[in-house]
Amino acid sequence: MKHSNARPVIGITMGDPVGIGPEILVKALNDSTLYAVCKPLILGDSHIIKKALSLLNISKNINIIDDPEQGQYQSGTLDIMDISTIDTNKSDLSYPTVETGTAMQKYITCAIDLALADRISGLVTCPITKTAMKLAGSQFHGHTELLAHRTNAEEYAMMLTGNKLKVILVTIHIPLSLVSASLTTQGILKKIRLAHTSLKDRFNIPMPNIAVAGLNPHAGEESMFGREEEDIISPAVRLAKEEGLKVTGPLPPDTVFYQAVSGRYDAVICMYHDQGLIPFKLIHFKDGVNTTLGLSIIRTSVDHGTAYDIAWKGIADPSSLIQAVKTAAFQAQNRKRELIENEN
Ligand SMILES: NC(=O)C1=CN([C@@H]2O[C@H](COP(=O)(O)OP(=O)(O)OC[C@H]3O[C@@H](n4cnc5c(N)ncnc54)[C@H](O)[C@@H]3O)[C@@H](O)[C@H]2O)C=CC1
Ligand SMILES: NCC(=O)COP(=O)(O)O
Repeated sequence: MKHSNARPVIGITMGDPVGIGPEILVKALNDSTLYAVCKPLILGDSHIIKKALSLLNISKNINIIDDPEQGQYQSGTLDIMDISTIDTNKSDLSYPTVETGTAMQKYITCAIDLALADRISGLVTCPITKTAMKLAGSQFHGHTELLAHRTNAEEYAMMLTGNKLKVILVTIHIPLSLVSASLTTQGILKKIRLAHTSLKDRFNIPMPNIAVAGLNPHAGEESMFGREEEDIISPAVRLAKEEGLKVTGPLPPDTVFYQAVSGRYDAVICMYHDQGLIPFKLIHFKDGVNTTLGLSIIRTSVDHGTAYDIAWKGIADPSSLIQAVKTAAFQAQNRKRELIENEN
């Protein structure tokens, strides 16, 4: 690690300039407690950040830098790597364009490259839209797929975390109609292993107690309502148990989340996006954090999207971003400790 001070440098990508990213970023960095746990570095566009400051009537010093080493990292100053220069007089920021889509993608690739080069200790992403990614010509749906590709991750997973509930998704951004055909015993087993290792290493849970949700009503009920549990999910759970992991399932999806929230399980493996995200957001909409598992670098994110309906109105809630930055800082400190322990 090139930066010696105890606080880790956390790169925060500004997200879609047309969405609520710039606003929540400015609001989050107005919270001085973030500076106590990390050195926040904005990867974005100082023109847009200035516009957000003006919208919110917040005053900050702007320190534009080319290298993370040049940051001041003090509350009251925003350290920014200017990756795009969007002309805010010409762009009214009311809809995504090729320019804004390309810019938001560059913030992410730049942050990934800095993390891979060990110039920052982790990255936190503000929201982007999948449609703007497409507009900019990206082959990836969102951050997760782009991160996995650029870091050469063989196995990765999306995990949403809050203090009451943690969910890990087996399938992510695919149509519901393709979920069943996408499930495989080996695929589910890999997510269980990834969940186990990440909960242990990144969240300090020595022996995570993992629940696996079924796919069908009543987890198939003796195959009356579908065979995926019997044919695909149960064998994965059995193999994980044989490896010594603490895992239970497939459990009826309508009760497993209640049980997890009540403290019976540390995390729930979910078969598809909304199976996990509906219960998760009911509880953690405000303070939930999205973490990508299986990467060689640390990445967390807000749990919400670009919220175009409220963008540039000054009313977006920065709580999820604040929590995402704290989580990345916590994980970076854990990782640093591990590296030191391994060296000794
Ligand atoms: N981390 C990321 O980059 C994520 C990106 N997305 C993307 O965002 C785009 C929009 O997705 P939607 O499904 O509309 O979800 P959304 O989260 O953007 O909005 C859903 C509703 O929640 C409200 N909302 C969201 N965040 C808020 C905040 N911080 N404060 C106050 N209200 C908030 C919005 O105003 C809207 O009414 C999609 O392209 C989606 O793929 C969605 C989730 C995460
Ligand atoms: N619902 C979460 C989500 O869509 C986040 O996607 P990503 O951009 O973090 O891959």
